[in-house]
Amino acid sequence: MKAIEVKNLRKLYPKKIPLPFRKIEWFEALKGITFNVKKGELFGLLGPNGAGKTTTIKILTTLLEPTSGEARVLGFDIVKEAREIRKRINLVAEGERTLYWRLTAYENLRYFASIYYVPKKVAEERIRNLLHMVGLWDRKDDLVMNYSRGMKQRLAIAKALINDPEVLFLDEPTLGLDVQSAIFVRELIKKLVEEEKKTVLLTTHYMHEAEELCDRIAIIDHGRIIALDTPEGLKKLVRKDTIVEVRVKNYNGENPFGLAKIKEEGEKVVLRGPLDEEDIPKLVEFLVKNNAKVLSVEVKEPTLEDVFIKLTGRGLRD
Ligand SMILES: Nc1ncnc2c1ncn2[C@@H]1O[C@H](COP(=O)(O)OP(=O)(O)OP(=O)(O)O)[C@@H](O)[C@H]1O
Repeated sequence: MKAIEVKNLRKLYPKKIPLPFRKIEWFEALKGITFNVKKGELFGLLGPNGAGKTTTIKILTTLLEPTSGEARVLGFDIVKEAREIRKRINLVAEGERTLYWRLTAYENLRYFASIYYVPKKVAEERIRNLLHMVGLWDRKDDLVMNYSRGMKQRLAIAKALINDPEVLFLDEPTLGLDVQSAIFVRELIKKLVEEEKKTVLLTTHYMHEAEELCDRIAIIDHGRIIALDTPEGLKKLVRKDTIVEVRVKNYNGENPFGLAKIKEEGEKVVLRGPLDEEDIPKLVEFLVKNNAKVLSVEVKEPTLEDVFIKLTGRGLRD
């Protein structure tokens, strides 16, 4: 049995049209996605803002019903057997907001343990282990309101493990964290899969995070899965390409070579993507003709972002 099975999942959201028109239009956030996650796998959904990652997680965690299609988590149907699923999974989404800031870390975990009917003795030991695992044992009696953002996120992960879930869903687990905290959280996620044998489905728009953590990655864009493979398998799609990164000033937004704008630093723009070697001088000539100032041209190692650029013509942060 697979941990997660998703077949042709679609989700339409109503779009409000302002009065006086009084009609509803529909926005198709998921356009029929299909994928499976094996038990013990660390599976990533990688895509830009608005791609449909959170919608997918909400459906799989039974918070939202799909418009059509099917999905099973641990063999249970997400619509008909939602209660069975809820006992066996947990979710970290916008982690820190789901904690009680006026309680201590310990009190938070005790409270959430009681919600899941974890027997008192089991809960005590589990809370101790979890607080050690997320590195907060020494701060367990501090109010959460005095925690840093990274500490709150670590506690949110501990909270999500309080019912000892078989499958853990993590929606953008390192979003907004400082570098040190993000490293800690990523190490923690690896440990959950390698040592605690959890199945993890995470979403991220950080390609390096997906690459570092995930056994397999589904790249999602505009509600569709456009590629699904191991990080190495995905990178094979661009292995034979020359990846060029160009820093340019006064860019007018045009290049006929399909490079994506991946960064903007004031007046300076970084363009990146696969390009034939003989097209490099042609690109520079085109940019200069269009009054841009080319600051540097470099050939780079291919990354997952290049796969995304190759498939969509856009960068992940567009
Ligand atoms: N409740 C809603 N009503 C209407 N449209 C919605 C609703 N929730 C999401 N959407 C739209 O559906 C699309 C997918 O949103 P979703 O939150 O799943 O994307 P995402 O990949 O998680 O992106 P982000 O990282 O920005 O959250 C977006 O265009 C979003 O505006």
